[in-house]
Amino acid sequence: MRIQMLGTGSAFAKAFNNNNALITVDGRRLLLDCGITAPRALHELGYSFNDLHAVLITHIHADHIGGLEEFAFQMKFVYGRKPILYIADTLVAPLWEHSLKGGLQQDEAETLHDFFEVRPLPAGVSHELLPGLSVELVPTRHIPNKPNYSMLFNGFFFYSGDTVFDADLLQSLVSERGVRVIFHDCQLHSPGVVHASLPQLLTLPDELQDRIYLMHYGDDQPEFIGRTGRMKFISQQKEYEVERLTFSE
Ligand SMILES: O=c1ccn([C@@H]2O[C@@H]3COP(=O)(O)O[C@H]3[C@H]2O)c(=O)[nH]1
Ligand SMILES: [Zn+2]
Ligand SMILES: [Zn+2]
Repeated sequence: MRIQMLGTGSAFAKAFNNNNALITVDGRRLLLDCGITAPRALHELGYSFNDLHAVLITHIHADHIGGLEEFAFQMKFVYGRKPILYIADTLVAPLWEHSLKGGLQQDEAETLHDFFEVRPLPAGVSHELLPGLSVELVPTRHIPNKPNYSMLFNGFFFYSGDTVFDADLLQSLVSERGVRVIFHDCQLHSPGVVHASLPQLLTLPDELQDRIYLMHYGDDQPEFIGRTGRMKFISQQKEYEVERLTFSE
């Protein structure tokens, strides 16, 4: 499994694109979140929306779904096919009613299903997204009363979908679920109200920090290079072989 971040920036970052990723398995590409900057970021890497097998969504903040209107319109009017949208079952209605309907709907009968092959995913069970890639949605805390999901891929790779610091969850993922690689959102400055902050992540034991790669950071990230304990920053646009990340580099 290879992962290439389209961006590693926080919602307000300007030096980095939104924290969205391309996961590639056997030549098939899954887009993981599609924020405001995703259409341009894909283009800069030489991809079009038509090169994607599916998109998977963590939650409905704009840095994670703000590019879906263009994705839907391009697939309908430029490429003439419906893309697969994997999304938590609890987010299907909010995504349409609260985010996409205003731009996409052109007659009253149109719904999300007219633009996407919607695959609602219950949390807590494994789903095959493409051959060789499975996911379990893990509900994580981000904004009170707004559903949000982190992703456990192939049983060993945990990708946070914007979450507050939760040391107990990270510990149980490693000791009970056998997680070997963790990509975690990281707010560089305290307090981490809706994200994990770097000072909080630095309290984790070495055996956890060794597995953690930091993403979703602010524009002052260069000032923090060398100040992340045993954790490492993930770079945007660089492609990583996930199985080879643990305890290497
Ligand atoms: O209660 C709140 C809600 C939101 N925010 C900011 O808005 C951003 C929305 O995208 P994000 O989830 O990547 O990051 C969030 C924060 O930067 C906040 O500081 N406190
Ligand atoms: Zn975000
Ligand atoms: Zn968010």
